[in-house]
Amino acid sequence: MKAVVVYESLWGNTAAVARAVAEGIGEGAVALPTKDAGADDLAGADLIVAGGPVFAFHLSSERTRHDIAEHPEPGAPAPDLSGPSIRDWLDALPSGTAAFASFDTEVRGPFGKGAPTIAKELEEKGYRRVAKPEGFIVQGKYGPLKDGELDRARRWGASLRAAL
Ligand SMILES: Cc1cc2nc3c(=O)[nH]c(=O)nc-3n(C[C@H](O)[C@H](O)[C@H](O)COP(=O)(O)O)c2cc1C
Repeated sequence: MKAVVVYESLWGNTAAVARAVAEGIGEGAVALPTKDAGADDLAGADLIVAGGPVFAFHLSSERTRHDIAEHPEPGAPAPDLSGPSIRDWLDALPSGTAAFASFDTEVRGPFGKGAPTIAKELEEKGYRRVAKPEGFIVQGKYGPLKDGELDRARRWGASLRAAL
């Protein structure tokens, strides 16, 4: 079984969740940032899991990424903007029929503002949903993840394998 967990992550929280989800899925699963998840990397995948952070109540956008880069809060950690947003990655993704699941990271409810958008995009491209969109919680604007979230991400990953 081949599974690819693709993520956008400016400060590492979504990356950590993605790695934990891949661990939970187990053998055959890798976590890749958007810039490393090209068509060749996805070829033959049975399961695609896609995740990104919520900014301003939505998936990140060119505008929020631009604002974060150009108008950082005093003391804000430097963001990693080296790869495309998950939104741009989804736009470039060819149609397919693999199973998928989606997640986001965010500080507060209503949860899952980003993950449902990812799910909608993937469904429109023909992919098959195997789980409800999931949200993982960070404490504070830049993290860290709330205690227990990485364990929950591993369990969620294991449940995705079981759902295939
Ligand atoms: C400019 C900005 C806007 C944010 N807006 C929201 C928001 O609307 N809702 C929310 O729950 N979290 C919000 N957050 C928290 C982010 O979701 C959190 O930083 C994200 O999970 C970090 O993921 P990353 O480390 O993978 O980039 C915001 C953070 C920043 C810096």
